[in-house]
Amino acid sequence: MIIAIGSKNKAKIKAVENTFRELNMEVSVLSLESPSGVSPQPFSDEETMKGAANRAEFCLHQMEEADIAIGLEGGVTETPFGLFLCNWGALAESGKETLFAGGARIKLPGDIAERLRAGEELGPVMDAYSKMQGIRHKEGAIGVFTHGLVDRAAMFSHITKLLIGQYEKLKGSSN
Ligand SMILES: O=P(O)(O)OP(=O)(O)OP(=O)(O)OC[C@H]1O[C@@H](n2cnc3c(O)ncnc32)[C@H](O)[C@@H]1O
Ligand SMILES: [Mg+2]
Repeated sequence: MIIAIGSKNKAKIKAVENTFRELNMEVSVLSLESPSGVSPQPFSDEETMKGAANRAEFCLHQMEEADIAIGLEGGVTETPFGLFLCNWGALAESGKETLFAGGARIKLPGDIAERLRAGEELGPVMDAYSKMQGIRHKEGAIGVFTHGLVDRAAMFSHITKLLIGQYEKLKGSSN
């Protein structure tokens, strides 16, 4: 099976590769930078979901050899309890309805939330906060704020499992 992923982000690619390895599924993983079609910093679940679906669908259309395509998108969402990280995944297959899965969410500290509300992007804000470069390709904000217990790859890996599980379930019931 050939799986395409709509991003060149290392944490996302690693998450998908690790998941298939863990599930003992023999697949080839290809990656293609795919536009999310939403703002660089999505600010709601809806916008983040749309970004994930757009990436998956774009990637599927571009990569003819792919059986399925996965789009993973990071965003933030306002709640009555503050601004939370939110992450979504979408799985596209030709002729089928796109599948969705959401990831773990945690509250961002107030000073980080304020900078995002003022229009900054989480990636650079996190680099400045952690005094590291390219944190979005590594542990990500979720890794920083969970003391490394759940990093960005682990979080996207869980989303990937939720997607593949739904895909396998539907495949099984159509046989
Ligand atoms: O190359 P792509 O796939 O676009 O990967 P990305 O890291 O930019 O990830 P997203 O577009 O999905 O994320 C949207 C924005 O949120 C930022 N972001 C999301 N989650 C993050 C995290 O865990 N740590 C740091 N930045 C994050 C990211 O830098 C973007 O500005
Ligand atoms: Mg991006």
